[in-house]
Amino acid sequence: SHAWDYGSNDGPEKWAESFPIANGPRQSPIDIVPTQAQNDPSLKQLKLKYDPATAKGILNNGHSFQVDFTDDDNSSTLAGGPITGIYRLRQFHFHWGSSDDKGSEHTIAGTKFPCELHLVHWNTKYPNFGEAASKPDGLAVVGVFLKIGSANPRLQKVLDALDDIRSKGRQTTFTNFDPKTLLPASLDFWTYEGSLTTPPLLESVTWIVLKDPISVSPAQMAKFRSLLFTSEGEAPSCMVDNFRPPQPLKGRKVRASFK
Ligand SMILES: CN[C@H]1CN(c2cccc(OC)c2)S(=O)(=O)c2sc(S(N)(=O)=O)cc21
Ligand SMILES: [Zn+2]
Repeated sequence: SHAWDYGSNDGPEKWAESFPIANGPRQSPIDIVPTQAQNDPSLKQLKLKYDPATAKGILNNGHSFQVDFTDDDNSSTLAGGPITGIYRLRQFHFHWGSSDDKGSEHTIAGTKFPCELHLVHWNTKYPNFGEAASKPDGLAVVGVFLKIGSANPRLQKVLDALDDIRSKGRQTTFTNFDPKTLLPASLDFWTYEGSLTTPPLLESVTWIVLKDPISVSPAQMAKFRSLLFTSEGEAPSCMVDNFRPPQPLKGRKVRASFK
């Protein structure tokens, strides 16, 4: 199978060998340059409706950790913004650095954040996630930057669960959680057509990157960095720097929902 990681051997610079789409026309992440984004008054307000009861479990997948949601009905959905129709929440996960000066995937005029949250949704015009994941309008991912500041109490329940999923393949139940509590007050966003930022790098993502960050404390960042890329019994490797660097824009337009 196509083993990939963030290291020097099978890292992002090597992904194109197994996933040639890595050099495709709509790859993610990108550097967002606010002065070059075009305000688009036709963009609707983002509509996020999440039911805490749909939270199912939390898993260390060896690249990040993700909180999975039941997506067999429209209990937790995303609509509005740049998308048409209804997209269902599938999972959320994070990308972070080994130090506070890097970690995010998207950057803002070259500025890196220590961490970035991704909420992954799939288009209900397709029968299931797997089908949607390969279609140009199949996925919509909401990206939220995390900025060093005071401890964020909304993150604590997620961070407290990490002790049970330290190594790759570990998972535990994770219920009654509303991901809306992880969003900033303003839902102002930038949007562009892109891809998954990890293999299989499918060019099926409408990206919706929120302008305002949420806070995270240095101690909370240390919790993220306590995870392992490796399975139990393997030589331990700290799960850090699990971010892909920005990719060429290749003529794409980034639109802003705000002035
Ligand atoms: C390992 N990470 C990915 C796993 N997934 C995936 C998607 C499609 C197909 C597939 O295998 C066939 C797996 S995923 O949809 O959960 C996402 S979203 C995402 S990001 N960083 O762009 O938001 C990366 C991944
Ligand atoms: Zn991601």
